[in-house]
Amino acid sequence: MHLEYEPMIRALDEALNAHLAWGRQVLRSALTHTVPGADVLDPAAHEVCQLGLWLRSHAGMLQGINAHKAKALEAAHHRMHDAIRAIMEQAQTGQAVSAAQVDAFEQAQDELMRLLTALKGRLVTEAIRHDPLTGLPLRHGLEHDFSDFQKACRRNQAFFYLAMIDADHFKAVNDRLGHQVGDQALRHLARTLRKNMRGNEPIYRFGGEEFVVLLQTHSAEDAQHAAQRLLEAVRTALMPLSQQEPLALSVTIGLTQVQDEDDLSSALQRADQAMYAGKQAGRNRFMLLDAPAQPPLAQRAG
Ligand SMILES: Nc1nc2c(ncn2[C@@H]2O[C@H](COP(=O)(O)OP(=O)(O)OP(=O)(O)O)[C@@H](O)[C@H]2O)c(=O)[nH]1
Repeated sequence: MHLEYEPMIRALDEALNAHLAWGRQVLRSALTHTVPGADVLDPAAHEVCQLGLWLRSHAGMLQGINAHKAKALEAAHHRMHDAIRAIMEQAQTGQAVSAAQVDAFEQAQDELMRLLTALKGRLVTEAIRHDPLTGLPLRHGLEHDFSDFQKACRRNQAFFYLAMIDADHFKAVNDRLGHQVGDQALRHLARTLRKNMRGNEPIYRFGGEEFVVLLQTHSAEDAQHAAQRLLEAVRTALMPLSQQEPLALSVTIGLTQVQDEDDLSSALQRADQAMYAGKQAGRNRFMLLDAPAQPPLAQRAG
């Protein structure tokens, strides 16, 4: 899922500010005994206010982050609107607002702010961990996930492969078509790779035109088939260009089986070596490099 964190966080800030401004407007009409806007008294106010719209349009993402907290956030927001409406309706009749009514409002407001602050912190953390160009997690995520993936493969008695994927002749793409088209090509490449991997196989933007994927397979052949599939997917997914022939990209993949005694750095080093050998051998192919105890370099043409 490609999430545009920056605009999302900006929209959340705007919604929050609108919410606070709305609170001030309500307080003002209560103190000055003026009629608040129709939106305050609307029983569906929590659905039509800016924050309500933000929550609705990001419901899927919020569920994905933490379904329990997403529900609590929606409930606190709803409660806050109900509490405000109760206060305003009471004030309109000229009767004193009860302390319990004010408490209900304050509690809902506090809960809402607490949940929103935590959510914003979470989104900012996610934003830092993701590449704004492709939406993929950055290498920081790889450091974080590697040992979990290693443990999961051990538990499932599966093979763990790490693949380093590097775009071929990418400098020429930038030089010929400009950096902006180069950016589009990287996005296109990331999408193509993502689309051709299983949901539980993470992919990271490792560096400029380099990606890393983690594969959990049943056999060495499966890993090689996966690498072959990625090569073909990239080769055949032409990127349309306005007024020019579509752009054909290719990648070189360095593949290595991650052993129990490997850490991220040793696995990366081998995958990088295999990738470099693939570049030397003509690019647009994958190379497999086993750990030292095994045969040194088995070569497969792409
Ligand atoms: N447009 C764009 N280009 C990038 C980005 N990151 C890295 N690059 C470019 O990727 C190119 C990488 O060039 P090289 O390392 O020489 O490799 P290459 O031209 O792909 O050649 P080989 O890897 O040997 O096939 C450089 O021109 C970088 O400027 C990016 O975010 N956007």
